Amino acid sequence: MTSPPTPAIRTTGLHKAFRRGDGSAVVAVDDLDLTIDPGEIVAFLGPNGAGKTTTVDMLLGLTAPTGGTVEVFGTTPHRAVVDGRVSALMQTGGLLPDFTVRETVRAIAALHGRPERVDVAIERAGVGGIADRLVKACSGGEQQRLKFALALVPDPDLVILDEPTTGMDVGARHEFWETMRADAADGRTVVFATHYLAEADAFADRTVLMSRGRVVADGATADVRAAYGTQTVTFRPPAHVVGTNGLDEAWLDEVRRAVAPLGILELEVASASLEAAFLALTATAPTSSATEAEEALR
Ligand SMILES: Nc1ncnc2c1ncn2[C@@H]1O[C@H](COP(=O)(O)OP(=O)(O)OP(=O)(O)O)[C@@H](O)[C@H]1O
Repeated sequence: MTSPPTPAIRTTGLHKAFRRGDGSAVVAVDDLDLTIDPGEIVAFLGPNGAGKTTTVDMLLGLTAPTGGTVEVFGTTPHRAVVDGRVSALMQTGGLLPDFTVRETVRAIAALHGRPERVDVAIERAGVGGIADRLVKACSGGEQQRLKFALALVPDPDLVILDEPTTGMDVGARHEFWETMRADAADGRTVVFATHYLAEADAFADRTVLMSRGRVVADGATADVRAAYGTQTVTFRPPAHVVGTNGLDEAWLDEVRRAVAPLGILELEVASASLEAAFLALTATAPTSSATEAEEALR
């Protein structure tokens, strides 16, 4: 019998409390139990302050938990980063403006001792066409793709992206995800934090919906959407019942009473939106008490 693969990520009872500037305490991540298997593409979705960035920081060893455990490929986050098994594209972290794109990738590859990865990282991240451009001349979307190239330099098994498309326009966002999709097709595990429901819907197999530090839904993205949203049926009525003041009321009454179709054209049954799930779940999530936060920080 073969043993199950080591999870890419495993957290148990993961907890993080902070003390704010005014001395009060806040629980940013509350009792997070999460297992992510190799090859999964997982979105951390949630409103501002949900705890997404804090979770990502703990997965990368940038922040120490105040409780619980976190393992990346069966070891500590720090070890996994040092071994080049995990890398990240973070919200913060500057690029050197006077380097070209290629020089930037070369410099990071040299730090990793992986000069042979320069060309493949440039190609994978789709920055080959701008390789000789100065970083300061790159658009926000291009700079994000460059950061993605840097994340690919160690050929990690897991890539963590914290709100990677913030500040990109729709076109750049689309292009970025196309690049990501092509890369993930080879089996890399991808975990990303986002505010954009559409990104989770389009790209993630699994969505972990967070609110106020807790997981409020975790499942196949389509299931999260279907379980918590409502279904909507839309139709286009026949032209003779549409007047300048809208639909003919008598006809609408007839529609309400009728079960059988009444000449309705282009009946469309739309899937429940992830947005409906998001709003339903984040509106009712429990709040962590200030006392709990104080206790964690003692
Ligand atoms: N260094 C810190 N000191 C104090 N409080 C913090 C710190 N970092 C995060 N917090 C608080 O922890 C909570 C979770 O923040 P976090 O940044 O993890 O959320 P997020 O889901 O990533 O939000 P956003 O989408 O706005 O980036 C928030 O209430 C935030 O104010």
